[in-house]
Amino acid sequence: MTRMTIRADNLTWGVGRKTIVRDVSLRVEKNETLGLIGPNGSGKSSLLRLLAGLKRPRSGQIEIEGRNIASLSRRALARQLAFVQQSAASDTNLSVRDVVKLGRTPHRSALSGWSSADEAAVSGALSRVDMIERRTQPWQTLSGGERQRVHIARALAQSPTIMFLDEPTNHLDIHHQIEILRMVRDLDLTSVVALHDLNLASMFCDRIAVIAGGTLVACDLPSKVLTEALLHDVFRIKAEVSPADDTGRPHIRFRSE
Ligand SMILES: Nc1ncnc2c1ncn2[C@@H]1O[C@H](COP(=O)(O)OP(=O)(O)OP(=O)(O)O)[C@@H](O)[C@H]1O
Repeated sequence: MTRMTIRADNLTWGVGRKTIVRDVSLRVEKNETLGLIGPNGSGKSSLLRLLAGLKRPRSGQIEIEGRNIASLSRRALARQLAFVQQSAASDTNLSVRDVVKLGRTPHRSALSGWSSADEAAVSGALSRVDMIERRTQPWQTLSGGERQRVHIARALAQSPTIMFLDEPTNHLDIHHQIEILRMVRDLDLTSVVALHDLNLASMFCDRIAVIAGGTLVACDLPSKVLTEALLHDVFRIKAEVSPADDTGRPHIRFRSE
């Protein structure tokens, strides 16, 4: 039996009279990497925030490993879930290492000192994003891509079982885009990752969920989802899709006319 880590049923959320996420149900399996794609403003960030318990749905419910998240405390949630926000701005005097240390907060009590497990989590996370040599550098002096990698390290230091990432490849050069997505795929945890780059989604996600106008319009293997018809209907583009030589996953070639 495959284990469902995330089970969302009939999620609806909105602001005022506007419905932003409409009746979305989805399942994410243990250790799966689920991509979330859709046009600007389609509701990807809103859905991620609902799934991570950062917003409450108007209706519908979310279970994480069989427990309704509405019944869990923030701290209990933070021990299981990490969220990498879209270009989160942190204006601090902290060093890189101090920012990543914040990821350990949910695991520490007021009485416990800094343990070797905390230290190992922080060093391991910094190494994974290739920032260990920058650990003493002040946060404000980092480039956009370096900040993004440190945010990811902070999430990793949290030792979550589920990670939500909102466009984690923003600001990254192509080498680091690929490195980060390869890492997310290979980590022993469940992840849901909003992406704009459809070819990267195809390369690195086990399945892809497509959201348009707040509604889930597809959720399946990349080869099932990334069709010329769907790209036309959802993204309003003309593209040719063919299996990549090396992996057989869909490769999208955009047309300029
Ligand atoms: N608190 C809010 N109040 C009013 N409108 C909101 C609020 N939060 C989100 N929206 C609107 O809901 C829609 C979906 O936003 P969301 O950020 O979830 O989209 P997205 O798919 O992540 O977009 P993008 O690809 O541009 O990042 C947008 O039109 C946005 O303006």
